[in-house]
Amino acid sequence: QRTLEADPSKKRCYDFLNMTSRSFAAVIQELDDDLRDAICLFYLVLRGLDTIEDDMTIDLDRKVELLRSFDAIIYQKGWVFNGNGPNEKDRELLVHFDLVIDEFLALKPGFQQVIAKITRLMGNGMADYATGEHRESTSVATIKDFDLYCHYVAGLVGYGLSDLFVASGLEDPSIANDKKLSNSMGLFLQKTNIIRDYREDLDDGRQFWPKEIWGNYANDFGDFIKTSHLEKSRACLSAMVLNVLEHVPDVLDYLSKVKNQSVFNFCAIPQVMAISTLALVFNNLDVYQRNVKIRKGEAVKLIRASTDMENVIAIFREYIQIISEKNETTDPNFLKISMAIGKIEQWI
Ligand SMILES: COc1cccc([C@H]2O[C@H](CC(=O)N[C@@H](CC(=O)O)C(=O)O)C(=O)N(CC(C)(C)C)c3ccc(Cl)cc32)c1OC
Repeated sequence: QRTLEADPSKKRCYDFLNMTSRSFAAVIQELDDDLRDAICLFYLVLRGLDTIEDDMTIDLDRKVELLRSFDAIIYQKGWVFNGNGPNEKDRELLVHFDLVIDEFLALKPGFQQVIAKITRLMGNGMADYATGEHRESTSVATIKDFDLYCHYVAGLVGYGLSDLFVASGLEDPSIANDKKLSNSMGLFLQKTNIIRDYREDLDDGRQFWPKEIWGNYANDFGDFIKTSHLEKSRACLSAMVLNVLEHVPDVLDYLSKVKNQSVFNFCAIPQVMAISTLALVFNNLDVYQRNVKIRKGEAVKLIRASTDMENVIAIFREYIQIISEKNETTDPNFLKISMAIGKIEQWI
């Protein structure tokens, strides 16, 4: 295990990790030895791929070529990319991507193969979406499209992490057996963020809410910001939260299988943040006006408490109770939400 001082390019990789996501980067750096570097590099490769997908200044053909070949690019020593990505930090990562590649190539082959496989699947999935393949419009139409898009950008990360946990020997192979559980770990996080980011995405001209859901409450996706639409906006938000709640039993099943303490913390913290965010956005029309986020104090409390399954179940029970109390009988989805809560309560 080369120390960071002895290996400047590895140290640079951790600098990039801390630059791109402070709070989560700290959790990655708590992981046990072998796994820490592999997940740091996996995170940076995914960040590189995401930066290319988000860069609206790359013409579509070039973008598709980059996305579909990224699994080969990560083996090309010296490769860098001078894009005009959405923000400075992500652009910086691609300008120095040769350092990420050098460290990727220093990983055990078993880790490299997992990262390359997920990169290939995700890059092709993103390219399919960018070119509008297998769907008529550029936005997300059906609930099936919504689940497929979230599978490509988030579910596959769950697949890859489960395989890395097994390759490190820190977790039992069974954690990677049930791909539906690994997929739900990603979909729960991604779908919660998509609800939270409604206004930010709308202002950026992006929409990820499936029309099969929001189309029942408005003719145009932007209608929900109008005060003339309050009841429809509230009902649509409930329908979206209902869709996300369906993943909670799988998330709890997955977490209950994790044995290594550092892996458990790494997996549990984002999920408890997400259930807290879901309770905050439910029946909260501020979502249509601004990005609502849980308070720093609450996040710190959640991070400290997410160290074992008993505590995580208690946290989920607390937020499911809040959602239940906020559930209104006048809401067209009142009964379906009550049933989804009932199913979760059987678990916790
Ligand atoms: C078994 O699966 C997981 C286990 C643990 C963590 C994550 C998941 O958690 C972060 C947590 C994170 O990155 N949180 C941000 C806050 C935020 O995005 O709101 C942060 O703390 O900065 C996250 O959000 N995503 C991004 C995707 C959801 C697209 C996968 C993510 C990106 C790369 C990696 Cl290697 C991991 C994750 C898992 O992925 C499913």
